[in-house]
Amino acid sequence: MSSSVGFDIKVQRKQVMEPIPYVVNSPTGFDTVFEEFQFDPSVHLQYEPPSHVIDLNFNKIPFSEWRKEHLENQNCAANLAFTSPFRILSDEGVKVLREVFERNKNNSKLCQSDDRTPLRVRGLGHVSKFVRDINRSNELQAILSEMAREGICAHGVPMNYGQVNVGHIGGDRPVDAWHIDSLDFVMVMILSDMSGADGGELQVALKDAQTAKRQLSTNGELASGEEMMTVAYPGAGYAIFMQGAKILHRVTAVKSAKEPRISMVNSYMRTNVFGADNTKFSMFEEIDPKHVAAVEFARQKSWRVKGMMDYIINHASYGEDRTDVLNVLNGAIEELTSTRELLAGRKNDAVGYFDEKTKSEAMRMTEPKLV
Ligand SMILES: O=C(O)CCC(=O)C(=O)O
Ligand SMILES: [Fe+2]
Repeated sequence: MSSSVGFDIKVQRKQVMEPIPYVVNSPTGFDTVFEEFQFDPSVHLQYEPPSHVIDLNFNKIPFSEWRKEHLENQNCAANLAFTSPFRILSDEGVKVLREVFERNKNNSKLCQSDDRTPLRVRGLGHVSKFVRDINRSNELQAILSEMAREGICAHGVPMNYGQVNVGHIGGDRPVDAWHIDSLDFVMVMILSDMSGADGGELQVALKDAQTAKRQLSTNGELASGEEMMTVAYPGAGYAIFMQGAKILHRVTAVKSAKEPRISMVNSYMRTNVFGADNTKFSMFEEIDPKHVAAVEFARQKSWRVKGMMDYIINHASYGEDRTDVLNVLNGAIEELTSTRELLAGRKNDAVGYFDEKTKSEAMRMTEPKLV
């Protein structure tokens, strides 16, 4: 059973929301820095559609067919697992995002290192307006919604905007261990030159996450081909888009490369508040400043519940049958109650990751060490 908060999925309710606004003030210590450049989709994006997608049944489908099916039937299953790599950033877009990373990589407030990931940079969306704008870009959201076959928008937790993962050369630890994400959708963009590199590859399990985890626990690895596939990025500026909460994935160690592997991960959620929200709190609370994580998670959930209340205000019809209204109220209460229990520290929703040293699932990331 999925642990996502949601309602009886038999009823296809829809309340599509405008993306949640960015916070009025960035959190203390994450002040926005001056940048002489500004995000411009016509300059910094260069979209070339993916050749195919893999759906949640692990069928490979040409993107043109995937798109056509949705155009012809808006209610077709929105069951994206992941896309093949597609070009998304222009050379200029890559250059500016690299520049943003270079300027902020020594900000110790942003750098995190733990047993799962040797080095990641979080909070760039607060300090960089450029990163914020590309995450919140309408053009990009429209492109990704077409891939998802449902409306998606920038995630409600701005700490997730533009997370950078750094894979140093020569390490024997994965850049990121086998895991599922703690939120629904991610677009992973490559910002470094990986041509001729050995390692630093994104690997994706071709089984549902539970089965893949069991296989990992039993065998310590997944067999290439049948159980797992490697996604090869043609170069910097390419990305893949995936439903990371549903698909087990990892990034292998960079054995050799021209430069360290640098990827940027943008996170997204559904615009329909009756769609599933797999955002978890406990991991973000563990890795991000506690006061920031709590407020951002509460905002995300409040935005969803606000949409549910809007649904009642706008769509409830007079009549004997109160079931629809009661179901919506119950769903909203469930989501708020769960949020309260998580924030009060009475509940933990960490999904963990697979520790390759111990060959078992690890629930805690260990306290982040500043690097
Ligand atoms: O850096 C990548 O290629 C993907 C990393 C990832 O899976 C994550 O940050 O959740
Ligand atoms: Fe991930």
